[in-house]
Order: sequence, then C-alpha cells, then structure tokens
Amino acid sequence: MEQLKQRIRKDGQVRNGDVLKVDSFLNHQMDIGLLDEIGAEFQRLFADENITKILTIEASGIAIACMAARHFHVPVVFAKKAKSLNLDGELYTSKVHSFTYDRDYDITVSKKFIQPDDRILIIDDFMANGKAMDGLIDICHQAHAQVVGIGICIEKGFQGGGDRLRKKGYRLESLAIVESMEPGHIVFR
Ligand SMILES: O=P(O)(O)OC[C@H]1O[C@H](OP(=O)(O)OP(=O)(O)O)[C@H](O)[C@@H]1O
Ligand SMILES: O=c1[nH]c(=O)c2nc[nH]c2[nH]1
Repeated sequence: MEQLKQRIRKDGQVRNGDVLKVDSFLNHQMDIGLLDEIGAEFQRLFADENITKILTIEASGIAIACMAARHFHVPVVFAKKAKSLNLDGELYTSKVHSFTYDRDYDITVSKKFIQPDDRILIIDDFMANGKAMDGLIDICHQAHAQVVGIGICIEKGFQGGGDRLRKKGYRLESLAIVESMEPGHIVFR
C-alpha cells in the first residue's frame, strides 16, 4: 500500500534491535484517516472470503481491527493479555512471547465469542517473528474456527514470521513489507 509505505519513509524511525517506531501515526498517536484507508484496503483484499469476525490482540491491533471492521461490518474480538476479574466463563488461552516487551504472557479469549462456523480474519499492526499470530491461530484452532486470512500493516520480512506462516499455507497479506532497514534508509520488498 503505497500511502502506508510513504508514511513509513517519512515518519518511521529505525531503532536498535530491529525495532521500527511508527508511534506518531500507527500505534500510539494514530492517524485515523490513514487507519481508515488501511481498513478499506483490507476489505478490498479479503472481500471474497465471507469474513464473519475479525480477531486481534491488545493493545496495538485493536484500533486497526476496529477501523477494518467498519468496512467489513463484522464484530471485532481482541485477545486479552492482562488477567482481569472481568473475564468470566470459559476461556481459550495460549502463550505468546512479546518481541517488544521481551517476555511471555498468556492471552485469553472468552469461548462465547468464537464459534466453529466463524470465518476469521486476524488483523495486527506488526508481524515480526510471528509469535502473537501463532497464539491467535492456536486459539482459532481450539475453537474449530477457520482462519481465512491474516492482514498485517507492517511486516518486518527479515524476521521471518510472515514467510513461515505463508509456507504453512495461510493467506497473509501485509500492506508494507520491510526487507531491510537502518536509520534513514528503509527498503521495502
Ligand atoms: O510477530 P511478533 O514477533 O509476535 O511481533 C508482533 C507483535 O508485537 C507487537 O505487540 P507487543 O507485544 O509489542 O504489544 P502491544 O501491541 O501492546 O504494543 C505487535 O502489536 C504484534 O502483536
Ligand atoms: O512498533 C513496533 N515496532 C516494531 O518494530 C515491532 N515489532 C513487533 N512489534 C512492533 N511494534
């Protein structure tokens, strides 16, 4: 998606440890006009998939999933990372290692929100090693729901998570794939 790539070139900052900071427009301060275009692009890409639900993971995926849902007209469910007294009933859980926080945590989704007949589109802001995605896919499998697509805003191609999931047969569409990056120079696939 050219508009997203241009914005990454203009406002993205490359940090040590393979981190691309896009917090001025994507995952801290958010440019809602751009997020709306991103949502529309996901809808164009997955228009034929009869999506019934969008699944994402807190925190950064939520805004993007919601903007996409405005175009698909389906509910959004997000996996929770924090344990909450508010979570009742039966839960699906999976373990995820966070790239940016460098720690493991359990993610949970209430069983009542994913059904075996759901056709799930999983959306997130970043794909790095694919650990968050592995956890979300695991939860869909536990629920016997079908993962019909994965939509990612920015994939860091050099970390391999995206290609690993494509090899497994998932339909993964990333709007921008960073092949390599260093301060002041970002190369897209
Ligand atoms: O492909 P991976 O290696 O799993 O990395 C991608 C994940 O990392 C980030 O989440 P983070 O743990 O930073 O949490 P946040 O959304 O709360 O910032 C991002 O939002 C993805 O969910
Ligand atoms: O803002 C972010 N920048 C990154 O490079 C990254 N990798 C995973 N998650 C990420 N979030």
